[in-house]
Amino acid sequence: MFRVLVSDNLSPIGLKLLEEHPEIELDYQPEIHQDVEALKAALQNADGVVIRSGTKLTEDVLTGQERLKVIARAGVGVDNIDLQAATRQGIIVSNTPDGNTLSTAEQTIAMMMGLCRNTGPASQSMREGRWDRKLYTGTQLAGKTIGVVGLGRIGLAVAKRCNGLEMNVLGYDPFLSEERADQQNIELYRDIDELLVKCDIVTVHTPLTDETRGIINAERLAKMKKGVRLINCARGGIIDEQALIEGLESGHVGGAALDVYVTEKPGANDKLASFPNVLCTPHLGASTDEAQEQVAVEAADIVCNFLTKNEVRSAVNMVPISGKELEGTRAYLDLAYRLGLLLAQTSHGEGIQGARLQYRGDVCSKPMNLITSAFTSGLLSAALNDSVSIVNSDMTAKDRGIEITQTSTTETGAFATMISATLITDKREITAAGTTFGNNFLRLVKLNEYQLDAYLDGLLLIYRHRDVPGLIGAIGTTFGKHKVNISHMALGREKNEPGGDAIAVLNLDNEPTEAAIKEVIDHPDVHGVELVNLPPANASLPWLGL
Ligand SMILES: NC(=O)c1ccc[n+]([C@@H]2O[C@H](COP(=O)([O-])OP(=O)(O)OC[C@H]3O[C@@H](n4cnc5c(N)ncnc54)[C@H](O)[C@@H]3O)[C@@H](O)[C@H]2O)c1
Ligand SMILES: O=C(O)CC[C@@H](O)C(=O)O
Repeated sequence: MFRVLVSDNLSPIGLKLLEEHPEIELDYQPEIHQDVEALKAALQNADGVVIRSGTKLTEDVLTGQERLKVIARAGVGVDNIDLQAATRQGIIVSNTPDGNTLSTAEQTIAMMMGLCRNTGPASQSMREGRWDRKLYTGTQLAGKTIGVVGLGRIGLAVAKRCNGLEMNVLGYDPFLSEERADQQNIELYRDIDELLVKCDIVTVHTPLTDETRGIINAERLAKMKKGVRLINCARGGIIDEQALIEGLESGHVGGAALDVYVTEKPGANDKLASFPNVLCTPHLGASTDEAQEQVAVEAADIVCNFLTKNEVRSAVNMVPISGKELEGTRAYLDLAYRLGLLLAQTSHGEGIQGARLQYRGDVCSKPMNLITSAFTSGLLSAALNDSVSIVNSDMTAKDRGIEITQTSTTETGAFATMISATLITDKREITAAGTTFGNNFLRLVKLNEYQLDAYLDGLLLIYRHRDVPGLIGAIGTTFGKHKVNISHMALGREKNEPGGDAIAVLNLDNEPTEAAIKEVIDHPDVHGVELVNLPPANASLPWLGL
């Protein structure tokens, strides 16, 4: 059974999916995020966690979470998760990017309309028994110019609705093409300052990043039209809150509609909320039944499918891979992982500087970056065991100054498909290449200069020897004497002629004793003896962290 913690409120439909899954045990504690120590303790017993924006998965919370394998964010923003810390721990982080797009776009439009027609204060005035029509005269939207900063899912949905309201829609997003903007009837600007000076209303829809934090700051506010109205239904801090307060106080800013804040807790935003021309909601963009149901179902599915089927969906810290794609890539991931393990074990603690991978033939149609991560995971797991996985192997290698590069060619050589990996240590380079036969059979076809055809599973004894008569028999006799069964043997010669240097790879059914190995080492025609331990054939992938 896999245990899944849900540490925020989640729609019942998502909880039901988790509850009814035969392989999942649900731990629903929607308030636990308020107590960091309790959250850390609950995570110690969880294989997966589903969160919304209330749970803060900081480095402190994530460090040392050995059991946790997947975080599903029921929503878009992952700024409440320390992604580096999660990746370092080998934890997959996925979000549900589409589920709340329309609800948040609608909230933006509702906020804009409410702000321009003073809906909040007018309603309050009637609650207080007043009838003041003059005080609450508003502004018509048709014909006004709105600037949309960030034209992703929500920004584009807002722009579309603003076009429907007969507004002039300007947009700024360095990652959107002119063509796409034209199709959406958005006048695209490549310079945010040029856009801002033209707007009656500005709405932001970017993630909060180092670049977007304070993108609307005091300097930019000062250049905007007097009376400009600002909307933030994205993330607190994209509009500098202090600058906004000063703009409201001076009267330069005509009003603001805010759903998100730098600090989201009771009382933290009293100052902003106190302005009569500021409309505030407590992070309600995604709070509709429809959006919450959709993100809850998606998040529950993500966790269940990852834990029970190894399917990676909507991952923000790993190449996503569906169950179907995974099936087609499984053999390559496995092969690359085993090559990494083999090279690590044959490098005998020499300083590893990096590795070069070359993909040839059919493998080039697969997600090669992921296959490289699998190789790196094998390479490092020889030293780091369970702490490294396909999720964190690239970052772990980088942290250690190990450079892994990859090249590819669709041209086939002797094999329809081949992965060749060269390990660079501070003393030498070691190359191992492998191929797949069918979907399941993995073969080592090259070790340094030797061509061979060896099985890549279980216990391997590798040695070099002089290619002389009687040697194979002698080694066989030695192992027979020590009760070690040889299940398969592959030989490779440097030059395809007798008398030269050769290599042997023996698959052993049981671990040889030190005495047996010593006898092999002591044979006068044998040198370079290594014992390599690989997973059994057709093992499932959890050892890859998938
Ligand atoms: N209020 C809520 O409840 C709520 C709900 C959902 C999403 N959100 C937030 O809304 C925001 C947008 O979500 P989305 O789903 O549209 O995300 P998205 O990833 O689809 O879109 C973000 C867009 O911002 C653009 N961008 C990034 N950096 C930029 C920069 N420096 N300048 C201009 N544009 C930049 C990107 O190119 C992208 O097009 C996110 O911050 C998300 O967390 C809030
Ligand atoms: O959890 C929520 O309701 C907020 C979600 C929203 O901020 C998001 O980024 O998806």
